[in-house]
Amino acid sequence: MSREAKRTTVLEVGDDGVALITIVNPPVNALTADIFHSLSESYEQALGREDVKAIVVTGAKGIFCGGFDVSGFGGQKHQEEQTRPGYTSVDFFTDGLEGAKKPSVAAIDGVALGGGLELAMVCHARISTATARLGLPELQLGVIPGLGGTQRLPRLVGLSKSLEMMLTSKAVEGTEACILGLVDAVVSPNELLPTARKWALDISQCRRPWVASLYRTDRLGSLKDTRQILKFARSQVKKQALNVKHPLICIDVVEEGIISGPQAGLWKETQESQQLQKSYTTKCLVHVFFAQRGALKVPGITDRGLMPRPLNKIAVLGGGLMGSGIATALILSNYSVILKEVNEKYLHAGIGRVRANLESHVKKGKMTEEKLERTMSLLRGVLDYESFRTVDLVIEAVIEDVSLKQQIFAELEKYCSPYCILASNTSTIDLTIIGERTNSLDRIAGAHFFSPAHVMPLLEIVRTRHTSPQVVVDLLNIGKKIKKIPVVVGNCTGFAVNRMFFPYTQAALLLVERGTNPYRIDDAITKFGMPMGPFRLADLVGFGVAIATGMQFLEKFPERTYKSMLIPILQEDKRAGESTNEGFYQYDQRRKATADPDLEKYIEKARSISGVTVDSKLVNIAEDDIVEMIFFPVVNEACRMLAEGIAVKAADLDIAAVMGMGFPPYRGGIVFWADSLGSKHICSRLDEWSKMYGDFFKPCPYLAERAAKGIPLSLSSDQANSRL
Ligand SMILES: C[C@H](O)CC(=O)SCCNC(=O)CCNC(=O)[C@H](O)C(C)(C)COP(=O)(O)OP(=O)(O)OC[C@H]1O[C@@H](n2cnc3c(N)ncnc32)[C@H](O)[C@@H]1OP(=O)(O)O
Repeated sequence: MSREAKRTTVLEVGDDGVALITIVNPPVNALTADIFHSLSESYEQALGREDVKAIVVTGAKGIFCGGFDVSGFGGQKHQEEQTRPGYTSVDFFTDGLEGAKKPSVAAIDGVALGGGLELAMVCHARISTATARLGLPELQLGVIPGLGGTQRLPRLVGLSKSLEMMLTSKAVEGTEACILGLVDAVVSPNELLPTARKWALDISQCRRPWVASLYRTDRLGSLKDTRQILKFARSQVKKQALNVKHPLICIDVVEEGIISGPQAGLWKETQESQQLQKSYTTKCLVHVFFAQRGALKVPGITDRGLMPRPLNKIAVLGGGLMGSGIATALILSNYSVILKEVNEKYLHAGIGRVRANLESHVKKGKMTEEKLERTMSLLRGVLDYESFRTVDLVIEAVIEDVSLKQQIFAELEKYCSPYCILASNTSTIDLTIIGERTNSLDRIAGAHFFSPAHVMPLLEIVRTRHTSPQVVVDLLNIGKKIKKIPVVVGNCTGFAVNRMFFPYTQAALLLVERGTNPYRIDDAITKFGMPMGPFRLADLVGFGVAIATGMQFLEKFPERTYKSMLIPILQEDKRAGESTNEGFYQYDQRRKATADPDLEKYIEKARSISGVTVDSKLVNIAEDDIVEMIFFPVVNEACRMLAEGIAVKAADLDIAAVMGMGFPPYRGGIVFWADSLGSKHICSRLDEWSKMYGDFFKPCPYLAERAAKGIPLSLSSDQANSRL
């Protein structure tokens, strides 16, 4: 049966006089026009039947509701027929359901998100399981809650908490929701429906209060407190949410409801949310939402019907910064982990790092001391390979030394079972070279984490042409289980993320040598939406890493590497970035970065080594042009990766850019953004710069061909060919 055919609600009336309405729209029971239509019919029937005293609303298969079907947002695909503005929120939800003559209770398991929670808040009580997740994550999709969420949530949990939940898009679990007052009782999944039914009958017979959330005022503070909370929220949003307007609109709508009353708030919410659903920001964020899920679907791999094998025991080789972070991520998801080091001292330090990572969770209140100890008990330190005989997956995370890695993989082959996956966390080295001294190339893959590995969301899964599809399926599964966003990429120097980062840094160095102020570059790039500019980032990562990876790229892609000596010169003078308190910036004891007037002399030295002169156009370059000169070479590199098949879909590079580079999600990712500007524009600018500043900017054939034919960069080759 197709997904469309299953979109409905089911009404069952029990002998107890309770009508159970179940939303059925797998996989997450999202709300569509069909579902609203069917929900409305089910309600009408239940309200009209004399044998029905009360109503319970729930979702099929243990999931209450994942909210609005967002596939129509931002014009992603044909939007379903629109009803009159305010019909669903005011006429149906508020007047029809909340104002009905029979009470409703929501029985929540799985998730109640977005419109799902809004439906639950219209009910007169909510019962949930302890692990159900409830939230209004609309802002992460560029919209605001549009079915009364901005009005009811503050009235149920208070203004501060409601703003926190909406502005961070974070859900709360049933237990916390109960403490907050968002749900009325937490029960086991087996008790969920019986309790909800009883509760609904109790309300109908006045044994429990009949509460319409929209009109509650007891959780709203004084007007003075309200103004202060709203002022603080606005100031935070202005600092954090650059280039987007929906978080401030959300606060305005909440304020309208508190100042002018909930009906006025509902109307403002309706108007604003309908506008935002059509916005370009929403289109970008919805693209990222689906691209993230699409990254789990790899043609030729995940469509073969392979099932992931259970990987119970995992070994991590190397307890340094990366290895300890990876081990932390694994034990946090309940995997048994063996951490191997070469001697007691390093092992002790590695285990200490894992403990410190968990301790920071305790400090932030995300974990109890007791949970910390339980989690640590999943980690065992070893100094040899004896215990590797029973592991299902090894992740090597030692220093970037090819011959050391080759030796390790040869040893692993001797000790591990023939089914054990042998993965490397290398960030740049070719995996076939790492596995050269083994006969196990089919089970060798990259599992490239980003530092700090237990925090950063992206996991690059690197497959070589030898890696078996089963290994990729297993790694995708483990990535999902440890709550990472996995992207499968091909084997090449730097894989996807570092390959994009490289031209990014190089373009910045080229501009500086020709006269652009580095701090203006960082400023322009930060205003564009990156978490920091290329120079601040180089300081953070440290120049040792920048030089080592630079060498790899120079070796592999000499024709398009801009050879600046600026970073090595700084390093020579013991300015290696934040760790030495000096790099492109100066750092105080609190790690605050300030511009350094001394930097100019190093730039001049680098300029004279490169033999370039200051170009007045680049001294006075506009901010928009800085952004283009930094990011168009990145787009060019992304095009090369698509041409080479390193990424099978443009959307995978969008995810790699957003999750690995910090590219602003509200611009949709690197290729999505590039297509919004047009391949012709990008190609002609690169062409112009390559004539002035060299081959570093030269458009690659993939880009040049698509620009010449006016084809979007994101179109797959098959689609592009059929358009030719
Ligand atoms: C007016 C209202 O205020 C506006 C709204 O309600 S906006 C929507 C608010 N809701 C959300 O943001 C929730 C979005 N969904 C999620 O966070 C997660 O999907 C979830 C927590 C519900 C489930 O997570 P998980 O179990 O990992 O499954 P996940 O792979 O994400 O989703 C399963 C499938 O459902 C789809 N899906 C999930 N939520 C969807 C939604 N709201 N609309 C459309 N499709 C959705 C996914 O794309 C995926 O499709 P696929 O199988 O074809 O790839």
